[in-house]
Amino acid sequence: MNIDFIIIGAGSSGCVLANRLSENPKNSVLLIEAGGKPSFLSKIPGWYSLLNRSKMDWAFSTEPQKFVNDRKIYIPRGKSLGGSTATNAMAYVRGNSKDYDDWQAQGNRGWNYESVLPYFKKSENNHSFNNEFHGKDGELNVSLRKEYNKSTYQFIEACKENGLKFNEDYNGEKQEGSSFLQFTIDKNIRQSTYEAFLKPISDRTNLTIKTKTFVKRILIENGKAIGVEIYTGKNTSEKIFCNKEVILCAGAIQSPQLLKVSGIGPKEELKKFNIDLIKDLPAVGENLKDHVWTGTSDFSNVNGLNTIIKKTGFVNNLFQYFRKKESLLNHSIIETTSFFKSSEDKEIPDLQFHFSPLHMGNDYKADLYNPFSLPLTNGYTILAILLHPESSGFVGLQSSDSRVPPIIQPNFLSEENDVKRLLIGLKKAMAVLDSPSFDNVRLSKMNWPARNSSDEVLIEHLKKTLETLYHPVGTCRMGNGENSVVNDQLKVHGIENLRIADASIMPDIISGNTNAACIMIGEKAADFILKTN
Ligand SMILES: Cc1cc2nc3c(=O)[nH]c(=O)nc-3n(C[C@H](O)[C@H](O)[C@H](O)COP(=O)(O)OP(=O)(O)OC[C@H]3O[C@@H](n4cnc5c(N)ncnc54)[C@H](O)[C@@H]3O)c2cc1C
Repeated sequence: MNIDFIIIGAGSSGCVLANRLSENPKNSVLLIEAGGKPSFLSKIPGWYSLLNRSKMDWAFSTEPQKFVNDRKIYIPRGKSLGGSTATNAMAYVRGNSKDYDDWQAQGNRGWNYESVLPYFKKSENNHSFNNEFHGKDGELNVSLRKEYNKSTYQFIEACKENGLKFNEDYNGEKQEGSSFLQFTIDKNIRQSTYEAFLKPISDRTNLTIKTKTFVKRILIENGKAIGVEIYTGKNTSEKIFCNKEVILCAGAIQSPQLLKVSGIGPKEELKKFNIDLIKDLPAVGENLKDHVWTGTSDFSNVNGLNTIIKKTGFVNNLFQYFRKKESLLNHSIIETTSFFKSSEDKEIPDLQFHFSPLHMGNDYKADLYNPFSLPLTNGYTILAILLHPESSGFVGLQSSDSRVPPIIQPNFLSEENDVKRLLIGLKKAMAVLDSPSFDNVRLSKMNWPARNSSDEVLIEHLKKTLETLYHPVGTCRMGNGENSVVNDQLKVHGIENLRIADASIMPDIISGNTNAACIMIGEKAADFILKTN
């Protein structure tokens, strides 16, 4: 095979890159993905919860979290063409314009909001908004729902009662306020990056897609990436070479792992695993940031997602889905979002809500990742999400074999300020649930936790319920200093022909869900590569 570019990982960024680089028939592109084709069921938006711990999920876990009652927190990551976009909750959120202005202010030229906006627009086909902030000609379909659960409208009203004004478009001029979510869903079908960017072009003769292929390491000779080694069996492997560049898109957990097993990373750690050092880059795997959430719920007198879990409800909704009729399976499990500040002195929102017509009961026994363990009574939940955690952690090696999951240590809530701000978010969520607007859909208060609880009790609730919002970023940080891994053209410091394009390059976590930003990163990376090759 004569290959110009090798892309490792077919997730948010990898699929975009495969599409853009193979647009020119003169470029020969190889896309390598450890997972297979996404299951047909992943196309059904409401199948979301059943994809966790399936064969489309790496199903990682953190180390025991010292500040979260020593719990190991589950870290789902997509494993198929489409990567995490084939298993995610489909919310289309770009973050705050200041996030990107801050990236540029840290020395990353060409990454301020004005510079990244055209790349967000390039990939987008927004069915609901047509203005200077949105694209119409891109491959990625984005839309609002036509109708919502009754309790969702009450949530929007209750937020208004608590100072969170309605904002039609949080991806537009301003982010703050409460909004109906925009989704990567089109005609009731999930728009993974496989569906949007890869499937339509998979017959290009200059694009080879290798699925179920695990990259063992990146091959580097005389400071230049020359190809990759892939596993062909338990103890066998094969080398594949390329003429131009290797682009690492394995996500914030596995990109740093692959760099390290390839000899690029902190000298001492590599020595411990007898990995030959190619480049001492202490920042590889550091700066792990993630959004975390806690929740609070009430019982409801309107049908919601808990009802669908009943066998008859599920079968009925599945039947309706295939008849292209209204079905709870047509939609994501979350419906709305709010962005707000924990205190007035904050420049931009540092807290977010998601609202869902689903509840987990009040005994801490339900397993969120097993829908069949959820109660069969109706209710709704507000998730309070911390957008800018001060806590930060790392991804480390357990082995020099890239098939062994890495150590994931996010140090959740290790910074006191994170607990304080999440507590503010939880209290605000409780105030919203208590608002008169909910009176006509609230069956009874769930007291999960009791509304008049002390801070001590609320913090204990927060620790018992804490989960990630599945947005790990930052482990191959973009920048210029010792604390960075790639430069602002996404080239790995000190290594030629090797770039990284995925969530790992974010210098800091953005103020919102991360898929749209990863797609934008894929678009920008493709532009850099096409301009220089
Ligand atoms: C359950 C869940 C819900 C989420 N909900 C939302 C949401 O609603 N909205 C939103 O904006 N974001 C959401 N996210 C986050 C968002 O999907 C991710 O931030 C984004 O998809 C990450 O893109 P990426 O390109 O960095 O990595 P990924 O999309 O994870 O892609 C990495 C790919 O690399 C492959 N790979 C890894 N190692 C190797 C190897 N050694 N060899 C070959 N291939 C390899 C993986 O299999 C994977 O396909 C969610 C994520 C999850 C997991």
